[in-house]
Amino acid sequence: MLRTLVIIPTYDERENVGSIVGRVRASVPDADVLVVDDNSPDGTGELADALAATDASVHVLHRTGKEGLGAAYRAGMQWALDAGYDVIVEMDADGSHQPEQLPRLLGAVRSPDSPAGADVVLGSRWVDGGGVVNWPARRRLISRGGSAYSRVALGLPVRDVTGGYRAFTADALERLHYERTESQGYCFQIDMTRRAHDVGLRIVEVPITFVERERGASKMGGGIVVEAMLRVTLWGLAGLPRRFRRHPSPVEPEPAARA
Ligand SMILES: Nc1nc2c(ncn2[C@@H]2O[C@H](COP(=O)(O)OP(=O)(O)O[C@H]3O[C@H](CO)[C@@H](O)[C@H](O)[C@@H]3O)[C@@H](O)[C@H]2O)c(=O)[nH]1
Repeated sequence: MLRTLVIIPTYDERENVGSIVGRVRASVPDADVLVVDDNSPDGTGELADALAATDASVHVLHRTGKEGLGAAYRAGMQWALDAGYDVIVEMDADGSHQPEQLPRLLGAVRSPDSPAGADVVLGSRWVDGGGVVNWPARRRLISRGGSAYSRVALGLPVRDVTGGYRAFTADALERLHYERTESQGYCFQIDMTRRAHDVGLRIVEVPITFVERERGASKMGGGIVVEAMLRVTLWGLAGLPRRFRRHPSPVEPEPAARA
């Protein structure tokens, strides 16, 4: 059986952490959970420790300070690979990613029983059957616009490039070099998607319903969106020569014919 770890980064999620960990454990009882807390001032880390003390499948990684979502995931992924997990899941703490949809996500992952499965499964809001609940127009615009821009600029055949509800095989994480990502929040997700595509991993989108948080506050600010725009533009420009090589013009003669 595959060993699965659900990584949940937290910063000031005191009101949410107990509920999300309980829902994950109920939805996928065989999976372990790793809470990666950045020394939240509201005591989320101590609450997570209390959960871990009563459930051996729950683990906590304490970091010294807030360094952003990307840094928290990089630390969590390293921990997961060191501990020998086969499948690693990314999930928000605030309930916007519904743990009850986890079995569907995990069902699409490559395994010995399902060798044709995916290396990377993206929970997708923007494919048929997916969606968002309680999102203001501004958030829809940022999300849809960010995905559309990234798709075109980076040549990605993916509808939801920026989502944060995902499953990777351990092999996929190693092959895409998650540790070389530098970016944070939203942009970290784009970076992971483009790396997975660039190294030829099999990516599948599974529809999810994203439910906006009811408790606590989002940490996404304008800076995260600007970072994403700038980095995607630079990656897009740097990747242009490779994209043209990958899709040679049909009128250009093959090297053999030219000789
Ligand atoms: N450890 C740690 N956790 C963090 C930090 N910043 C955010 N988190 C945690 O990361 C999760 C997502 O943070 P939010 O601030 O709620 O994210 P969001 O704006 O709703 O963004 C979500 O949707 C985006 C796409 O629309 C995604 O790109 C993003 O990854 C995330 O899933 C939450 O569990 C939050 O506590 C940090 O600096 N450190």
